[in-house]
Amino acid sequence: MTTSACDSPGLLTVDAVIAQLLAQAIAPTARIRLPLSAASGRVLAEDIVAPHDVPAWANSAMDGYAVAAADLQTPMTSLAIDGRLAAGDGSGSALTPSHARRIFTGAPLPAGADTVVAQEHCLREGDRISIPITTLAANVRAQGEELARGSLVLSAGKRLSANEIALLASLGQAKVSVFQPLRIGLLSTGNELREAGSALAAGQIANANGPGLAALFRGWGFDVINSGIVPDQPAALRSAFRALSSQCDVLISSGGVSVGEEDHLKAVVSELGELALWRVAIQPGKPLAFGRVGQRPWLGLPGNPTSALITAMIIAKPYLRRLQGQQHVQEAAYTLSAEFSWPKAKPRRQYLRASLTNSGGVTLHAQQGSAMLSPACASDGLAMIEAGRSLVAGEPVPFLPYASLLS
Ligand SMILES: Nc1nc2c(c(=O)[nH]1)N[C@H]1C(S)=C(S)[C@@H](COP(=O)(O)OP(=O)(O)OC[C@H]3O[C@@H](n4cnc5c(N)ncnc54)[C@H](O)[C@@H]3O)O[C@H]1N2
Ligand code: MOO
Repeated sequence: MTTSACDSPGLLTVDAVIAQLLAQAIAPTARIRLPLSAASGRVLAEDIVAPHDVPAWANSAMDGYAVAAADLQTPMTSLAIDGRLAAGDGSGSALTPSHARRIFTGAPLPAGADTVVAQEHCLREGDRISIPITTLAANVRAQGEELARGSLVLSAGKRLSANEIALLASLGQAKVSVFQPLRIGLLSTGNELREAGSALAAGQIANANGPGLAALFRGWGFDVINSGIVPDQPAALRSAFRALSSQCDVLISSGGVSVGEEDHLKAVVSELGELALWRVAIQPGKPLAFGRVGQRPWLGLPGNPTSALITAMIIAKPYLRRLQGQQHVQEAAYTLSAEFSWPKAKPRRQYLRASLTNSGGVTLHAQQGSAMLSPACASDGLAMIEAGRSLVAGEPVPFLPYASLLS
């Protein structure tokens, strides 16, 4: 990548804005205890310590024969079988010296055995079994090999997915303490907006940001109180903001934050609380604003639908995660090879709709307009190009997949 002069006077960088938001995010305190069946997507509010070794006792990883490896000094040693152990059985008596015990996957290893030989490598003849030379401890899951009793398994602040739910269940934990879900109060501002399904008069359009942002926030595990559409009128905005701020933890609006006379939000927020920052060196999404209404934090996303969604994914998400008590807040980008060039450096950091190629690279969607929603649906994620940078094909480019941005 080559760097050229980057001037974006008055604009804060994306990283500075995220850092500023994270610095003043207040971690949650309200917790609830939920059964595992209701805990997916919630954020853990307690550290989880292994209540016992995992596995709790040595057991077989294969269907076969439990033996003492020292008995297998010559190829195809013949041993008498002294019994049978299936999963769910207790470990039973100790293995008779110089014998083998029939054993199944998950069954406890009997005392005296240290190795399991898979049945397909053995030759059964009545009550005897011929067993090849084998490696000591093969096919045995040793007690505590995964986790030692008392070790830290999951830390508070981890968002629970199927992986963590399965692990908690395996440790015998039926309920878990999680943070109360963050309540986001959502407003779509604009005189031109009507809800999808309504008849549209000349100049009116359907509200895309309300349903889109609500789906995004719910997908991240938050509760959404959707107040719908508010016209671009100071009195209507004031009363909608006041009403919603008493019901939610954070207010998020779309539209009305740019520079036109119809963009009243910044003035209304300044009057009801404080406008703390405005305008970010990001494309799309420059007019993003942040402040508070009373004591409630407020994020003002731009009205252009793709600007609203992308600023929510890039700037709002780490902040909301932190408000929810999540430990890991920043999205990791993959560095891939650009299969496009970006000859002209831009003054704002670019988040471009892009797709993965079969050769492991990234191409750009032909349409990048911030009012366009279809390019996002026909791409795999966002390629990021720094402000002031140009790029030639073959150079590395950071790529953020929708698979992680949306979850
Ligand atoms: N003179 C300037 N004009 C604009 C600038 C600028 O710097 N100087 N910035 C542009 C950029 S960048 C963006 S992004 C937009 C954002 O403006 P606002 O946040 O004030 O948004 P609106 O003006 O209310 O709407 C912009 C656009 O998006 C449509 N919209 C709004 N809400 C919705 C919704 N809920 N669903 C679907 N579409 C929505 C709206 O109809 C407008 O077309 O400002 C540029 N202008
Ligand atoms: O930032 Mo605007 O989002 O460039 O359209």
